[in-house]
Amino acid sequence: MPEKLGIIGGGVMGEALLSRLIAAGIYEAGEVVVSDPAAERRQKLAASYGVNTTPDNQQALNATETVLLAVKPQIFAAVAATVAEVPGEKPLLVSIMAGVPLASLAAAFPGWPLVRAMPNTPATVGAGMTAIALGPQVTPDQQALAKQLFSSVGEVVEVAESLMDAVTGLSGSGPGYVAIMIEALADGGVAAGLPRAIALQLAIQTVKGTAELLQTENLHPAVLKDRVTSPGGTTIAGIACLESLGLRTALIEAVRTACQRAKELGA
Ligand SMILES: NC(=O)C1=CN([C@@H]2O[C@H](COP(=O)(O)OP(=O)(O)OC[C@H]3O[C@@H](n4cnc5c(N)ncnc54)[C@H](OP(=O)(O)O)[C@@H]3O)[C@@H](O)[C@H]2O)C=CC1
Ligand SMILES: O=C(O)[C@@H]1CCC=N1
Repeated sequence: MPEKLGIIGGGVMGEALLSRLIAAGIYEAGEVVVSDPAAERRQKLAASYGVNTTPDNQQALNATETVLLAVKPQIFAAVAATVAEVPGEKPLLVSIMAGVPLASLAAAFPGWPLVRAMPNTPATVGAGMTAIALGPQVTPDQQALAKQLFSSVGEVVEVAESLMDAVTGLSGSGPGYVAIMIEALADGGVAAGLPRAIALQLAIQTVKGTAELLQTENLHPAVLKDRVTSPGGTTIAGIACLESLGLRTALIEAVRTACQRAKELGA
């Protein structure tokens, strides 16, 4: 009896989504099959979540409701080359691969209802940000299902497919940028004399608290910045330093460059 959810690629994101979908009760462990070539990885996923595992991607593609494609874009062509015809009604295929357009998915999975999604790693703790773009065959029920799947790992927004590479450059890759910012803030604290553990705690909670404040009070970032900067005080001195070193430009260029890289991966 085929499972309801098939996951192709049980890596970082496959596991993040799997763990939250089961914790949220959207799928029971016995309703899920994960395909991955690494036996050690399969054993780990089976032991941690009680899901079925297989080295055969076709078993995941035979899932009745949803197939999550969570392999690297660089191996998509190799995976697609092995796909056999699935008889009868096709499940919803949700790809989280960076860059790979719906048109390429449709060429590999003709006639399948397709969703292109871009989650991010905070999904692991239910604080993710996912954008989805729907293919033409997706029914309203499948659109609701796609939103439900990603709601279980955080916030969901629907966008035009033309924006998905920009999403990837911002929220998909963004946790990497923020992690570096936090590490650098902690380094600054250490340079100013703080013990490492305290510096890291201060940096993490400052970033988390600032994001929560902006979100909770629906504040524009510039308003919050103005609130923190006392005339002739410490914050404006620090900001002047950031501006002279080009932090804003660096972040803008990081998002644009990552967006461009997503386009290259999907070409
Ligand atoms: N990491 C992130 O922050 C995000 C990633 N993504 C996207 O998610 C996808 C997965 O990324 P991520 O989880 O980080 O990558 P991982 O490498 O952690 O996961 C991919 C998994 O697929 C397995 N795999 C390799 N070849 C095959 C195959 N032929 N059939 C089935 N499975 C295979 C890999 O096994 P092995 O390691 O043995 O090769 C690995 O376990 C990518 O397309 C990426 O663009 C999207 C949003 C955020
Ligand atoms: O770095 C990458 O290519 C993937 C996609 C978004 C986040 N990680």
